[in-house]
Amino acid sequence: MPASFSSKMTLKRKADSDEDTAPRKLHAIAENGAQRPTQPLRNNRSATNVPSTKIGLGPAPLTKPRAPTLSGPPSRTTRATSAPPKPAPRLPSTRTTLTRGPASRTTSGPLRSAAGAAKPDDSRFQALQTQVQSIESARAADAARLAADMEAERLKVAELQSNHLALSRQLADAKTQELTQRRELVNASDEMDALKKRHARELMDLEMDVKRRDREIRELEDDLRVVRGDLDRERTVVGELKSTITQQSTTQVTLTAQNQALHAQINALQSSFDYSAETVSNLRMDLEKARERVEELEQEAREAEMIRRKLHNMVQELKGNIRVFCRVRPVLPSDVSATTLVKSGGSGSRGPSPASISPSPEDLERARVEALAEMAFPDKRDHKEIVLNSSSESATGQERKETWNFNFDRVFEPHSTQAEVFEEISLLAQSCVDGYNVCIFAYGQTGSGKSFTMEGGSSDATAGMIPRAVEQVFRVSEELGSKGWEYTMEGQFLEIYNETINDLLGKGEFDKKKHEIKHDKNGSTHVTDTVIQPLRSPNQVRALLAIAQSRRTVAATLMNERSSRSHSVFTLRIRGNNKMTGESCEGSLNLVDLAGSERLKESGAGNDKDRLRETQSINKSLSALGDVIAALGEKSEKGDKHIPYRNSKLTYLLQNSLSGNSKTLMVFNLSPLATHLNESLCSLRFATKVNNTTIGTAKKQIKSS
Ligand SMILES: Nc1ncnc2c1ncn2[C@@H]1O[C@H](COP(=O)(O)OP(=O)(O)OP(=O)(O)O)[C@@H](O)[C@H]1O
Repeated sequence: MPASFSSKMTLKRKADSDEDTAPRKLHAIAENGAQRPTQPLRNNRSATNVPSTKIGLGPAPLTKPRAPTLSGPPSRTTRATSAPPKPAPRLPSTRTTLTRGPASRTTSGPLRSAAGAAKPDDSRFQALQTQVQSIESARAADAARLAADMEAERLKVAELQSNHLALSRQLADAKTQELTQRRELVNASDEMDALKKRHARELMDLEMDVKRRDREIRELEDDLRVVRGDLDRERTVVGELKSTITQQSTTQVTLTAQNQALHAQINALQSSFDYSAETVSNLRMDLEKARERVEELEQEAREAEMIRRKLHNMVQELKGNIRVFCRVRPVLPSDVSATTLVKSGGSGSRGPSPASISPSPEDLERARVEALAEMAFPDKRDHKEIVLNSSSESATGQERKETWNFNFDRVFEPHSTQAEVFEEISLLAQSCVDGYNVCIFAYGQTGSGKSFTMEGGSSDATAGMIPRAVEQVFRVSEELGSKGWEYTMEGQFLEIYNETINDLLGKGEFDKKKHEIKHDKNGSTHVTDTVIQPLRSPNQVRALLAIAQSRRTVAATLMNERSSRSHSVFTLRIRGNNKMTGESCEGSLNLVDLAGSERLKESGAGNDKDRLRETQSINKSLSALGDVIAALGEKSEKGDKHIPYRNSKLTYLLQNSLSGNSKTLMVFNLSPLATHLNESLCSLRFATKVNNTTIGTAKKQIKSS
């Protein structure tokens, strides 16, 4: 219980006890006092508020006045104390009466009887008189004493009255105090009630608080359990980490030692590196010098090679020979998987069909080697020779080995690139800018690589002779612009299929117009109703090639799934004028992709009439080309000779480019496969014939104004 509350409770109890005790004390006062209070004290509530202590502090309690010690009856004495004393002078009158004699004795019957009797009565009277006198003196004494007592009593009464007044005042004070204290008590009681309520509220709050605390404690205990678990785990981890740290410390010590050793090594290496760096820088300088020297030498070599080629060209021109190149294409994946795998006895021979097997790389490589024809390229310096070997069984069962050697102006092995081939052709091709008629043929059986050589692939690296030659012509013509030459170029792309001319730049899928070939007296050729496209950039030529390619007549044969059964002739005509010199020139570059040269039985035409006609037509035109070349050679040797240009559309179209004053190159494309060996031999024999033909000396077509 709060201290204030207990003190208030004590106060109340004290007030109660005062209330009980105060009237008792007041009664005691009333009993002891001379006068009773006019009103009973018990009814006066203010009297109850008089604190006992205050009562104790008031005037001393009154004592009951002692009765005077009279010889008379006590009741008179007692009455005398309560009534105010009668005036003393009455007593002497009584005494006067006694002293006058017997007359006065009438007042008392006995005395009159005694006086009448004799002297004895006198004596008795005397005695009585004395007695009376003594009594009177005694009475006087008593009266005096009584008066004194009365005075004393009066004083006492006065004292009592003053006491009473004091007590009344005290009582009033006490009542006031009681009232004040009662008010205080009521206030205290209210306060206590408020305190009790507050206490109850606080108690409730405390209980709720305690409950909440209990809940929190439970939660904290749960948390504590979890935390303890975590702590245990952390301790385990810490233990593990400590052991790891110990290990790491050991490792660190080892590493520090190693580090120091490495530092020492680094220092050693650094000095060695510095030395090496110096050496390297010296070597670099030497290398740079060597490079510069190599570049100089290479430049010299290039210039020498250029001079050699120019001289070679001059010799060729003087000799008038038609030039012949031979190019062997590489083995294609389709060559191995489709045809030779079964034949080679690889895993395909054990399986159900070549299409359903997936041969191992070893099988493929073995099949590839076995599929190859025996070809050799012994001339590693000038690359002019190709050797074919063949082993077969004779009728007697003996192994028969045959070898064929061929020499041409240049032989390109299977790995040769388009750039390498064009390097040999570029001078010839660009000579059209100087006013020459140039004719480059690609000859070979189907699938030997003619189209690849002439047109090539879509990338720069695989671009064929036509785009490269055109770029070269544009480049050279631009270079000659500084010398006053201005050129105009135009292109034509024709196809000869079954001895009819098809304009590859014309409209429609297949050209149905009848085209005629006309030769002017000035040496130029014109084909009627064909598109002649002015050319302004090499890119335009590429676009033309793409159009032509899409329009080419392509028919399937057994020899090649995408076989061209027609000759295609791309012609670039170039006319130049030199404003500075007044010269003009006109040349042409014909790039001819011939149809497949295979023989009839190899073509797979069989009973297919269309294919048969195609093949016969191709063979006719190819033999006509051979005849023309042979006749040109004979003309060159013997003089006048008829040249059968009109025997085929191809030779008639190229009449001006095949005549003695033109430059002709035939690229013989060969298949590397053993199965195509006979066709390759046919091509090589024809190539040799062409190579041995002298068709006159090329002449520029330059006019002076
Ligand atoms: N030098 C080469 N390098 C890589 N692939 C080549 C080479 N020569 C030819 N080929 C490829 O061989 C295949 C046949 O070549 P291409 O079509 O040029 O033969 P083709 O003689 O023109 O046949 P066709 O007479 O049917 O036109 C093509 O897939 C071609 O890409």
